[in-house]
Amino acid sequence: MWRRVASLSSSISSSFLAQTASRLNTWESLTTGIAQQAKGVIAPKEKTPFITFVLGGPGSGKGTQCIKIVETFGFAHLSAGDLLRREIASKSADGAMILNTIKEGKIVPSQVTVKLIQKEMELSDNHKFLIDGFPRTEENRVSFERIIGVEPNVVLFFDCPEEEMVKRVLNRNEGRVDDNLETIKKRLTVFQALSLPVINYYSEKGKLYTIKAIGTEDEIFEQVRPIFAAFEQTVG
Ligand SMILES: Nc1ncnc2c1ncn2[C@@H]1O[C@H](COP(=O)(O)OP(=O)(O)O)[C@@H](O)[C@H]1O
Ligand SMILES: O=c1ccn([C@@H]2O[C@H](COP(=O)(O)OP(=O)(O)O)[C@@H](O)[C@H]2O)c(=O)[nH]1
Ligand SMILES: [Mg+2]
Repeated sequence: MWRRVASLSSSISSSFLAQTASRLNTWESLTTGIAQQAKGVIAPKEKTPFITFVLGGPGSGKGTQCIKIVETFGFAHLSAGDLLRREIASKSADGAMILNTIKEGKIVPSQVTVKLIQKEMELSDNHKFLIDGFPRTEENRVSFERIIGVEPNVVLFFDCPEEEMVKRVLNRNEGRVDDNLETIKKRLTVFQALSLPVINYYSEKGKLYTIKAIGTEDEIFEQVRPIFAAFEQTVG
């Protein structure tokens, strides 16, 4: 498991522990209890996490391309929307609030979404994560950085004309409560107002890879492939 903590022998040298502590910096906030355990009993995960945020409007093809990235490059796929829908299905305490928010095309409070993502990351054996459909607002982004304590290595932006996104969503046929014209219009407004600033932020940071999200799924994946191929050697 990604953050499993194990006991280390007390004979381990202090310089090794110092190195270990330094490597753990990025992990620290992921593990609520980790600070307390830093007194000397932490085994680090072997690999540094590699985080990709997958952004784009509703119907831009994020989920579709994530499946291909998983198949080709072995990432763990965490869809924020799927995690929220799972909460609704499990009838958790937040379920009704999440359902209403999704129906309205609004954004679920960051704390709720980040907690779900955090749990999935902690449970995963993988160190390469595709976080699909998150962050959708600047507040989401700041909240992730604060709670998880890491920044993404790569941000993909599936850039798709609105007309095409609407067509795809209306044909999606997954029985989603938000795949109707009324909600889509709201979601597109939210995307423009709240999500584009996140995309601009990562563009300014030099982390953004923009994909022209029209064409066949395979054609689009041929724009995605070289991005991950370039990182493959370093990421493992
Ligand atoms: N390149 C494409 N051309 C046409 N339809 C597509 C393409 N990529 C995905 N779709 C379809 O469009 C719908 C939305 O795709 P999806 O991957 O769910 O997008 P998102 O996760 O960004 O909302 C799905 O029904 C999917 O099968
Ligand atoms: O971080 C997130 C991700 C999703 N959502 C909600 O879940 C809906 C569906 O998100 P999903 O990513 O599944 O939609 P997609 O863009 O893939 O169509 C969004 O419109 C929001 O209401 C949210 O509030 N926060
Ligand atoms: Mg999706």
